[in-house]
Amino acid sequence: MSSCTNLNQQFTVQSSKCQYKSDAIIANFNYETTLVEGNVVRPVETKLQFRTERKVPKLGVMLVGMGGNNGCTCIAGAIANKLKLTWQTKEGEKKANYWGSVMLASTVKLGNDAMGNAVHTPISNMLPMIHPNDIVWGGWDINNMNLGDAMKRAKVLDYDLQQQLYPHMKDIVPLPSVYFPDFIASNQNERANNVLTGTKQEQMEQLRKDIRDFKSTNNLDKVIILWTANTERFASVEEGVNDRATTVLNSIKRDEPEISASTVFAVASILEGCTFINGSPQNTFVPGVIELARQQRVFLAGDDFKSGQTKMKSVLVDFLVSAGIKPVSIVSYNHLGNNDGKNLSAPNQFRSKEISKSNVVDDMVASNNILFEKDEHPDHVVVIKYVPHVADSKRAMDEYTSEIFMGGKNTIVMHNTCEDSLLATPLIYDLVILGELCERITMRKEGMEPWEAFHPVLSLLSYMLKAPLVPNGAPVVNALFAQRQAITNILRACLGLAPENHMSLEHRFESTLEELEKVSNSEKASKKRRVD
Ligand SMILES: NC(=O)c1ccc[n+]([C@@H]2O[C@H](COP(=O)([O-])OP(=O)(O)OC[C@H]3O[C@@H](n4cnc5c(N)ncnc54)[C@H](O)[C@@H]3O)[C@@H](O)[C@H]2O)c1
Ligand SMILES: O=P([O-])([O-])O[C@@H]1[C@@H](O)[C@H](O)[C@@H](O)[C@H](O)[C@@H]1O
Repeated sequence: MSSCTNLNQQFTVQSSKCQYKSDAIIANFNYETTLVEGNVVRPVETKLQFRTERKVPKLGVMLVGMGGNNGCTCIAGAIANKLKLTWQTKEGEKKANYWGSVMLASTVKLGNDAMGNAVHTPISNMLPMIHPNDIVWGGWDINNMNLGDAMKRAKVLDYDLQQQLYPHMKDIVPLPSVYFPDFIASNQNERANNVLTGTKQEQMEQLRKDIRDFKSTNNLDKVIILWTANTERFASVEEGVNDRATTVLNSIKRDEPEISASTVFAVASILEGCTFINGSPQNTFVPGVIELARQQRVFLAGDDFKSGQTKMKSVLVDFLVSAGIKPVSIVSYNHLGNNDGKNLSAPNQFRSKEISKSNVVDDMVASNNILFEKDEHPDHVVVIKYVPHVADSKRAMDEYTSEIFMGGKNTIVMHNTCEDSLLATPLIYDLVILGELCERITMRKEGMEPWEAFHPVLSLLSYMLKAPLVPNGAPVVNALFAQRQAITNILRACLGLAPENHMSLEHRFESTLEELEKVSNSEKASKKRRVD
């Protein structure tokens, strides 16, 4: 009976397909796809090469909304892990960890040992990656509260841990930020005591200077900017305003009201050559911003952290539809009491969130025309209520009703206490870890064209996001394990390893199992000889 083992130490791939040079890992990879034309199906094989720079940079991450629940919890978590803090709770001692981060706390099946036992390794062990403990954190907030007090205000972390962290956080103060009241709920106005003034152009130039200063002061190799500030209303996309790179830049110059704070941050980030990640649902990436990023070859990723209720939805609907069960009604309700919930209590800001939470089932439904007619969808309702008492401990209640065999009905009801910031913060680490790694990966057809970076719209980060931004013409994939498999198989390809296909043929035939048994027996015999 085969079992599973873990490989935690560094490994090397011994293969002609994988070369470890001093500066980079070069891998040859046969990319095998299947082309379907009408009722003719043809396998297609493309010989590719991947190049991964081995040097892990000194990285700075600047959070927009640093003083918020996610922002301060993110920085608190990195400090607590770096200091290996432990703290007392009523359930006993706890110690800092990065659980909930797929890049830091999950494993990938590397292969089988000679006896057919699966061998797993931490995803972080696959390729050289940054570690949050080594990241230099900074950022902006429209509220000037220091991060020690912001941590207390957030009411996310245990008291004893807060006490230990406070001395390390109280001197971290957010930079003044861009604030356009029209884009977030008016109930946020009372927080806005740390705002830039001047024209949009002047404010954007200040942000660019902030980024340059942060990079030089901390002697950084690179900086990534991540928006974890309040959800904005959608900006209307208008010709001549934000439809092209030139129009966005001109609109900022002329103080165009329809240019949001998040778009100003994205443009500043792009012009400074920094990857920009949007953890909120608004359409920061208007067409002009995407065009500018493509011109500047800078990565964008978004939108909206996929942390709790929606993450579960992207698993459950995938299970139902792929099991041939037809979800016909999905009702997602949640209430929360943090400042995010307060901002989302305003209709325009809720609408941004409703959009990002509602589209998550589209790809799975469209994949199965046995269950769904063209353009047929389940009823899908999203409700969010602001209840201050529960604070950051969001309570999600979902009901999934499906049609099953012979006219039957199945109803799944779920209560999910999604501790908002404790589930979202690990995604911030994942987004910057994977985003930075992608900056060091290039690809080309074997031995041919120059090395090519990923498309500036970095869709590989979709696993962490509710409403994945994808390049024009690319399909949106929301199914969670398909998104995860894309990450792990691209990491494998960068080592010249075939995708994990779960076929396990070595365990499915008499002959292959006999082979494994022979190896296992000889292993046992040689072990016995060693012991004797
Ligand atoms: N589970 C989650 O927490 C989760 C999941 C998905 C998405 N999100 C999104 O992440 C974002 C942050 O969530 P949160 O719980 O930390 O919210 P929060 O309200 O606690 O924090 C947001 C912070 O942004 C600041 N801010 C607002 N406008 C700003 C601006 N223009 N510049 C700089 N700072 C600004 C606010 O002062 C506040 O400190 C929200 O948009 C939320 O919808 C959160
Ligand atoms: O991630 P998820 O739990 O599906 O969706 C959540 C919303 O329903 C909730 O109101 C708020 O906590 C977060 O912004 C998050 O976006």
